[in-house]
Amino acid sequence: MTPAARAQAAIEILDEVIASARSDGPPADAIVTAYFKTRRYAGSKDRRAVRELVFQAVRHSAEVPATGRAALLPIARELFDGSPHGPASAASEEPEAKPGIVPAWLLPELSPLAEVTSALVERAPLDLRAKPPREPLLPALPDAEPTPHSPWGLRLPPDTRISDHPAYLEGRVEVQDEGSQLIALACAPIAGQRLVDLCAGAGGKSLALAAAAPGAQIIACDISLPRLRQLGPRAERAGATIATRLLDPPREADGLADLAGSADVVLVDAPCSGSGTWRRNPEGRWRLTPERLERLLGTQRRVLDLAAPLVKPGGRLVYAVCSLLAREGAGQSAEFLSRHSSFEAEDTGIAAGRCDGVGRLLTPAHDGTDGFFMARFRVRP
Ligand SMILES: C[S@@+](CC[C@H](N)C(=O)[O-])C[C@H]1O[C@@H](n2cnc3c(N)ncnc32)[C@H](O)[C@@H]1O
Repeated sequence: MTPAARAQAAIEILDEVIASARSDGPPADAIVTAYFKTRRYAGSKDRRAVRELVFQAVRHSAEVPATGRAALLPIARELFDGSPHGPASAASEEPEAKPGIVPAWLLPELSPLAEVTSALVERAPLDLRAKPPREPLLPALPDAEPTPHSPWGLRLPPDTRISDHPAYLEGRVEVQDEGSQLIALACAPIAGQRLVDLCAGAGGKSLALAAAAPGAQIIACDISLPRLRQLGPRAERAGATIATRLLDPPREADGLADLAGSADVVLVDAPCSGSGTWRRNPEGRWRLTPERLERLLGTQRRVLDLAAPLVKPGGRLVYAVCSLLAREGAGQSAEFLSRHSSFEAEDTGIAAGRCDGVGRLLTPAHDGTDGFFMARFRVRP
């Protein structure tokens, strides 16, 4: 494919990505893959180049662009030269997507600590969580550096392929952002404890808890069977034992009744806007709406209220969201404390990040991690 033909392909894909963001359809990655399934003439270099153009255009624009053409123009105007198989020439006054980092409606929602810089949407490195100790792995991963905050972390350049590396296949490393590792560390797990990972998803944090405290009893819960199902093979690869529990909304409390007052730690890694992970998913900015944010705030409230009765006297509840929005982090935590007077906030035990209300906020610009809010609550003695 010529450079102009690649630009035309990127425009067609971006048109689909825009429509999909508006209708809550498949993500950009899936659209790129599907596009090339029916275009066998495109070689691997073409596919990589087109994908790069698509994601560069998505990163460029905070708001949903009007068209794929408008999205691509500001980053590849030179390819709009009218050559065969390429986009039609662009007039100098043709409207193009405006550069932006945060959608305008979300700016007032950001925590005061969330810096609006390009760090929010730049390509993120590949962070790994190593089975401790991490140092013996360094010779096998020559591009890796130890991460500064997590004792388990190794950092590789963006887009490093790890899934066929022996260290990955042998279960010695898992892909996990350093911020996520710090959330598991904030749980301070100890062998012999009962740990409930209430929103376990595919079990990224459950696996970190199991690695940190091999003798702990870990119960990974979620309402999504497809996500929870991924945990089995991952746990096997890591040599970890983790019980899973599928909850059935709106009767999650029934499925948790036998755990009441028994958990040393309950981790609530709640569904959220994902505004802390825009570096990995820049298209997330096009998909969040005020209505969706309100729904997420309601779900966070609900899972926190499900978690509170599970904690035993003297036990802890750790609340986390991969978000930079004040209402999802510090605001949600303050509301939790006002509803549950038996809990008090305590230090998270994590040095990274900065104090934000009763918790801590990690940001890409300040900490080099995805954006995370975390808070730790203890049942009053
Ligand atoms: C941020 S994700 C969890 C990510 C996961 N902890 C990890 O480290 O990979 C939030 C999860 O909460 C789950 N969830 C949503 N509502 C829930 C509920 N009422 N009870 C339990 N889990 C819920 C979602 O299915 C989703 O998997």
